[in-house]
Amino acid sequence: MAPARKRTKIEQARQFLTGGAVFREDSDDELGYEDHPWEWIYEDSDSAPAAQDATPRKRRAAAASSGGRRIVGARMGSFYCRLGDPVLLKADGSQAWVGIICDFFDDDEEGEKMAKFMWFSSEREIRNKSTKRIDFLPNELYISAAFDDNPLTTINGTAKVVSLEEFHKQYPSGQVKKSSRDYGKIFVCRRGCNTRTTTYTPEFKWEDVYAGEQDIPGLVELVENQTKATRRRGPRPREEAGDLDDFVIPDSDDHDVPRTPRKRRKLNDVATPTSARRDPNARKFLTPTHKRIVVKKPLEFTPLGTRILSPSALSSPFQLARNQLHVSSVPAALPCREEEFSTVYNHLEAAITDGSGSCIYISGTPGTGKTATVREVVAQLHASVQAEELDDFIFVEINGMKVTDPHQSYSLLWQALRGDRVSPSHALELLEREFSTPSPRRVPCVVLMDELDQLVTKNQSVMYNFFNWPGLRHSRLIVLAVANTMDLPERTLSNKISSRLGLTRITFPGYTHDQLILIIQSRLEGVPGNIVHPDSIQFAARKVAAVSGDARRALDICRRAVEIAESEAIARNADNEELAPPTPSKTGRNKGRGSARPPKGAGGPDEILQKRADLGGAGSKNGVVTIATIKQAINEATSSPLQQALRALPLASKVFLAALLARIRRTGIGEAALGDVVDEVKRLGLMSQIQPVHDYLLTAGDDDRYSEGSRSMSATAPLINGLSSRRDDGSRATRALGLGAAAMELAEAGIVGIETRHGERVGRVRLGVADEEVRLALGEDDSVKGLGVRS
Ligand SMILES: Nc1ncnc2c1ncn2[C@@H]1O[C@H](COP(=O)(O)OP(=O)(O)OP(=O)(O)O)[C@@H](O)[C@H]1O
Repeated sequence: MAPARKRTKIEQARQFLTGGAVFREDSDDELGYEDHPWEWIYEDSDSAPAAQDATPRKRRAAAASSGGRRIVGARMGSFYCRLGDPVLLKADGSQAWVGIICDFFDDDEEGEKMAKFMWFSSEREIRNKSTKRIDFLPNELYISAAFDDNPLTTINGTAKVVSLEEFHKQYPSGQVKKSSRDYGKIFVCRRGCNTRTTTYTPEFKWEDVYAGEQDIPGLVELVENQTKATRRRGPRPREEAGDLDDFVIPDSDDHDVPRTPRKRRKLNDVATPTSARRDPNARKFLTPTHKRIVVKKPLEFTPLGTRILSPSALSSPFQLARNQLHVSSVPAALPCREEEFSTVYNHLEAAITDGSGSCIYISGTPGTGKTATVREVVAQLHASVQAEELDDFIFVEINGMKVTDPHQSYSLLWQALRGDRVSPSHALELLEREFSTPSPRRVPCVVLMDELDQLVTKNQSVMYNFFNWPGLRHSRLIVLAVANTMDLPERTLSNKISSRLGLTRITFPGYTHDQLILIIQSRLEGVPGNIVHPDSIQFAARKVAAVSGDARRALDICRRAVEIAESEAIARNADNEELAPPTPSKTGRNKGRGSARPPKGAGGPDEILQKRADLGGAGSKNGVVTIATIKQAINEATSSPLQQALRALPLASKVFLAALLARIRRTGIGEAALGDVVDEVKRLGLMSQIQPVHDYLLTAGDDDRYSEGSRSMSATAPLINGLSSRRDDGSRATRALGLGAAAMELAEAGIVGIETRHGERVGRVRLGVADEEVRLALGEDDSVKGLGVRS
């Protein structure tokens, strides 16, 4: 046994609470400084202090002869602890958690000696500010009925738990001196707490409720009975889920019927704030998170002369239709995704309730509602938390398209868990420790990893970690990984690893034309005036379903068609205004305007009225958006000369554009270094699409074709410098140069601009056309797998 070292002043302990754990700046480790093995103390063995004097050989012999005797304690060197003892457990850094030892056992698989701990929680662990108690004391702990199994090696010393009265008796000033043995180790407990529902028991006297091991069951019962329990909803039968044709968010009196991808949207509330005033509950369930649905009005610039300022125009049927069809608006319902919704919902609800880790891999082609479904599930689960039907959980969304470096995902996750911003490498370290060390943190974390394809790094570490962590004992991490390809885990992590990870997989199929009709119709629900003819919806749905089954595309086409119809209606309206009798003007400045002749075919007053009714929508019988309008919208989108040119590009140029677009989206910066575009091509797995170019290096330098006039001083040299510096092997280098050649051709056509600044070695490239155009042209192009080009 190592002799206890005398403490220096600095080493003496300082205690306060942080992040749920007890902070102990205390190097005077009760367990000593030598790594003695842990040994069991059996029921009928000598008392611990006597056993302490036994030689290790004697102890081992006693253990060996113990047979099936009950383990009542454990010792390590001169330190020992027994069943029912409150102990400190190691947490991050110099922190410690406090728990009562409830059981000892051997983990034969891991070859570790283990104990089961009943956790105390500190005030810091209550995340929800509104449910924090305001009367908490600095060294107060709440006993919880939450347990964890942890190795004995996590034990860090003994803890003393007393009632407030006892604490005051021992420490009338309320202060524990640093020189005291109790410093940093004595805690007050006067309440139990269910940390997941954040409810507390009434106050009790610790010594009345707990005196030792025999009181553990009673203590558990006390906490469970006197706090609000975690509610476990039975899993919904699949058949029932399939039957849910009208998913409706629970009203206040039907909390038990949750699980709905459909919200009752008060359409009028969105359009006219006054209706909300009339019905105070009208907004209550607009979204499960009780937030208002804010349908943002897209930024529009119209010439001053035609700017419509009347409030009624802001809620015109066209405007409403455009808003609701917009892909960025939160849909009121998600028809045709009931089954997927229910699978994800049940899985998540079970994992949150059990406090277990879990990983769901969701794949499907673009626009099949993956993100929308997951978000809706999370919103509904949040609603259940609000309604106190489900335990709290943390939610964080990490989008592969939005992080400049995949490793930033670590920082984002750590920030969600603890609120601290740290560097990716530090975050990784902290996360590893967090997920593999015990903590009474009972709040599970749900992570949506969207656009996972974009998070693939060279050694796949980011993806591997996010798939692996949910399986770690202490993580309580629930990962929802969303990607376009089904086999991403196998392709990037090998079959062996991905099958070990035991991912739950859900595939979202492309929508059929019937489904697209339902989706568009549901988006148009509540829009007055039948401004979109049913035939035109059918036509758009058929056109899209024939190619991709992409709801985003179908919605975009319909929205554009509404825009076309709207501008036609506005033009008609302007004509009608011309026809209207002149408003008498006091100044007489309008004199003579009324003499304008009706344009040819404008018709009489009745017709004018009818046109106005069409525009207002309310009395319109005929759809304004017709099949012809849809055709026009599709044509516009696909047959402009630019679209045709983009679609006819050679493969290498398409690959270059797809990579450039992905890079721009990821960085949020409108230009990229050429070398980075090459890296992006590799990341997207498109390098094999490029033909190697062997003689480019030799010829490019002398070739006039490659200087880009006013936009580039000398594009060729930096291009070669930028690309050849990334040469990994011969074939890659020549492929990269093939990309360089493609870039130059794109620059010649004005599709990209390549620029070098004075003294800079690496060329920079930016799009010379709208990124929407590139997305439209290449979004469904198989040769670039639609990668990185979706809108
Ligand atoms: N069933 C549905 N009902 C209503 N709207 C839907 C439905 N499915 C998809 N949408 C809408 O289509 C658009 C695209 O959906 P979403 O972003 O969820 O697709 P995704 O599968 O995640 O696509 P990507 O892989 O490109 O990210 C969104 O505006 C979404 O609201």
